This record gives sequence, C-alpha cells and structure tokens, in this order.
Amino acid sequence: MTALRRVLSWLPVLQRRRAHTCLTSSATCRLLHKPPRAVGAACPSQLRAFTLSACRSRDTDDLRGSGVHEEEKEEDDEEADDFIDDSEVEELFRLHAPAQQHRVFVVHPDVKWGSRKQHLTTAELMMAEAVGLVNTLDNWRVVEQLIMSTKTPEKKKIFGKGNFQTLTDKIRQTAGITAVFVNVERLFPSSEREFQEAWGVKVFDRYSVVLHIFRCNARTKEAKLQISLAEIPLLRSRLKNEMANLDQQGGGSRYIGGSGETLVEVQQRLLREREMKIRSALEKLRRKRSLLRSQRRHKEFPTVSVLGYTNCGKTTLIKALTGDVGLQPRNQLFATLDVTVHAGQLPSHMTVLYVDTIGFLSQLPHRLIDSFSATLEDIKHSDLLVHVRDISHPETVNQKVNVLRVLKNMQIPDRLMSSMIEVHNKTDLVDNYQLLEPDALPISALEQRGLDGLRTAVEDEIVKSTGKRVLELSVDLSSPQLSWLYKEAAVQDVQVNADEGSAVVTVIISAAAHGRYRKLFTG
Ligand SMILES: Nc1nc2c(ncn2[C@@H]2O[C@H](COP(=O)(O)OP(=O)(O)OP(=O)(O)O)[C@@H](O)[C@H]2O)c(=O)[nH]1
Ligand SMILES: [Mg+2]
Repeated sequence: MTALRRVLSWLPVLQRRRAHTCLTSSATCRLLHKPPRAVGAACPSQLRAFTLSACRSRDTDDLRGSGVHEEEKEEDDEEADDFIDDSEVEELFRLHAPAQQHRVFVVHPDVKWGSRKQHLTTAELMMAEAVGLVNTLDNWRVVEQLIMSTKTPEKKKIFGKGNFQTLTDKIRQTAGITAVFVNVERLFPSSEREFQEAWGVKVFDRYSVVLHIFRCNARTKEAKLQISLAEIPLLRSRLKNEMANLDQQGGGSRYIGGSGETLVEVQQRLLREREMKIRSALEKLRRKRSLLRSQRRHKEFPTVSVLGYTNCGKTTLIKALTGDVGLQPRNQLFATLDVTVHAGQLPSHMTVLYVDTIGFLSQLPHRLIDSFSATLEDIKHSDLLVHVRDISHPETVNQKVNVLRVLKNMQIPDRLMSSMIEVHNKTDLVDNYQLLEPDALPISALEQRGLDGLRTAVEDEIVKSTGKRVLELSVDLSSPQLSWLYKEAAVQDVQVNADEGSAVVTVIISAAAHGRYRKLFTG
C-alpha cells in the first residue's frame, strides 16, 4: 500500500496552517522610498554598495558580499521572512525525493520519415543529448543505448509490436540495469505502467529526468517550489498507476473509515491541496519579484536578460561582463535554476543589471516551463535580451530554433524580440570560425574575447529602448538636488567639492526625469 503510505506522509504538511503575512504596503514604501544614506560622504564603493543592495533580492546570492548596509540587510530579511517558512518549503520539496542511483538503458524512439520527423537534428544527436542528461545526474550512469524506429512517438503505443518485443528482449538481456529512459517528452501513465511491467525496472521520460536534474540543482525556495509544482503531474500519473493496481485488487474504490471518501478521492484531494498550497506560495514570491522589479525600475537601472540553451555559457558571460566572482559556471546542464541579478558597467559607465536565467532545452514539456513562469517573467520585463548561442555545438541551429520557439510561446513583447542581440559564444572551440550571420556578435566568454563590442552593442540598444543616458550634473549640496537624484535616477558617482559646497554627480537618467530635474532646479 505504498500509495496510502505516501498520502499519509503528506498529511502533516497539508494540515499545518501557518498564517502568512503578505507584503504590506508599508514594506513596499520602505523598499521603494528608502532615503539614501551617507550621501555627503558618498564614495564610489559606498554608492556601489547602495545600488547593489537596492536591487538585490534574496535569490540574488551573487550580489552578497558587496558591502550591503546592515540596516538594509535587516529590512530585507524581515521582508523575505514574510512569505513562507524555510522548513515548510523543505517539507514540500522533500516529499518526493529522487532516486539515489541508477544504471540506465536509454531508448530513443526515432521517426524516420513523415511530418513528425525532426529535420534540424539527427537521432544520434538527440541520443547524445539524452545521454548527457542522464550523466548530469550524480550516480546515474548510462550502460546501454538504443535508437528504435517508431511512427508515433507521442502516442500511447510508441513502438510497433515487433519493435517493442525486440526492445523488451534487449532490455531484459542487459545485465544490471535499474531504469530505462525513453527519450520522449512525456509518457502516458498507462504506457509507463505497461513498460515497467514488461521491463521490470523503473521507466523515465524527459520530463522526469529533467525534473531530477532540477531537483539536484535547486538552491532557493522559489526553485524548490517551482519544482514541487512541476512534480504534481508526475504524482498524478503515479497515483493513476497505483490506483489501477489497487483496483485490480479491488481496493481503490472502498470508503475509508466513515469519511465518505474513497482512497482515490482522498489522494486526489490531497494532491489538489498540495498544488494549491504551492501555487499560493509561488504567487507570493511572484508579487515579491514584481516588487523588486519595480524597485529596480525606480532606480533606473536598465536590465538585460541573458538567455539561451542550457550550457551555452550564459553564466560565464555574465561573470566576464561583471567580474562577479560569486558566479560559478559549470559544465553541467541546468546549472543555473534561479534567476540572479548582477551589476555591470557599459562603456559610458552606465550600470546595467544582467539577469542570469535558467537554460532552455528542446522538447521540454510546457508544464515544466509553466512551473518556472514566475522566474521567467523577469525576461519579459527587461529592457534588452541577449541570446547566447554555443556556436561550437553540433546542434547549434536546432538549439536556436528551440530557444526562439520557447520565447514565442512565452509571448515576449515584439520590441524585445526585435532588439534582441544574438551572441555566438565559444568561438575559441571552433577552428577557423567564420561569422555567417552578420547581425550576430562573435565572442568567447571564457577567454574574454569580443566583450567590448558586446558592451557597446548593449549600450546602443539600451539607449535606443529606454532613452536613458549617463549625464554629469553639477549640484548644489545645500539644496535637495542630490537626494532628488537618488530617488528619481541612478546615481553612479559623486565627486564632492567641499570648498564650494557642490558636487559633480554622474547619473543614469531618462529624458523625462531629466526634464523634471531641470524644471525643478534649474528653471
Ligand atoms: N571553451 C569555452 N567554454 C566556455 C565558454 N563559455 C562557457 N564555457 C563553458 O561552458 C560550460 C557551461 O558554462 P555556463 O556558463 O555554466 O553555461 P550556462 O549557459 O550558464 O549553463 P546552464 O546554467 O546550465 O544553462 C562551462 O564549462 C564553461 O566553462 C567559452 O567561451 N569557451
Ligand atoms: Mg548558468
């Protein structure tokens, strides 16, 4: 009765009712209108600390250690504590623990002809990616792989009768395997059950393998909650299978001790409750994110989202552009699962915020992407997108098509799509690299080549899209000019002339805010 045991293990979590306090309007005010401190004595490092802390979220671990003021830290902690308890997230997250280790047989169902055939890739490359996914997981190893023809990879009957028998024989003859990974987006629960019965081992699809990877790499509450949400369909499928087994034994439709509910109904209700709980916690996080976004906008720092296929070098590029030593690029699929924000400078010394995002993958089920929609929302709200491509990868064209498809499904605004900068990364790995797409920028993030050209291109687009410029303004320190600038623009530097009671202030300011400034102080 594993199903019943699992249901019972959920109960404590679902029954625990904790009063959550949403972000209050006073917290909002505090974040948006916090007066600048240490203005008179402002030196560039303090200003950097101020601006960094102003745009920092709890998730942006990488901005830590940048000299954040203690008082701001406390306020941040207070505000972050408001939405959901760590232990509660851990409980939700732990419920569906991943398998410890597996020796895996990978099957790639290949469509050789017809409308379902993939034209930009080959069965061998898709198999290589599937193997890469499995090997990303610690203690999971591929022991055998097989490409098997099919006409209907998305149907319940993936393989024809003869092929299925051949496959079953091969799997049964392979010693020591503990799992089979069928490289399709998502298996029907009934197919999963049928395969498991025929092969006598656990069966995974892309959805479940990618989820395992996500799970192993998740660090923050938000990532953990998003993963727990993405697991709900898996739990539903499992439930269906376990219920089918119970029904065969005549147990699933019996009422539980006077409750008026059958075991199936109890399980379904608990799953619904679990889903609602996760969604509500994520909604609170979404509100917090949107608050941080408006705070960043308010501070007038333009944001640049760096996106692309997984492992293309996004994190390495942001590290190279910002010098942020906290960033840890890894040769691993889905190393980045949390959106983090990092400040960097453009040629005119304008500070921009680079947003590191979760990588894309082909045939990633929509539901999985949907679960990460709160994180991906940052992309929609940025001022500019930079699409990083691993130009050394044999599937680079297919990867680009997939990234563009996901962006289209996410309904990214046209203005962002048309101004998007495409970067060809890892050119150091390509012999005699030649740029065949004139609008793209060739770089090597690892060897820090081509970055000046990229910074200039980013600045040009930012100026075009936001109308923001870097200006040096002379301010009278006895007037409220400087504090106004702190509130309405992004102050980059203050050079104080103590004898004259004035300062030269470098700011990033929009045309509209500059107009207001002139009207107020120089009119
Ligand atoms: N040779 C070479 N390797 C690079 C370059 N850029 C990144 N890499 C390597 O590619 C691997 C992945 O880099 P990341 O920056 O973690 O890639 P990512 O796109 O952030 O990956 P995910 O967060 O997993 O989606 C690491 O081993 C990097 O060192 C480059 O320009 N040249
Ligand atoms: Mg990354």
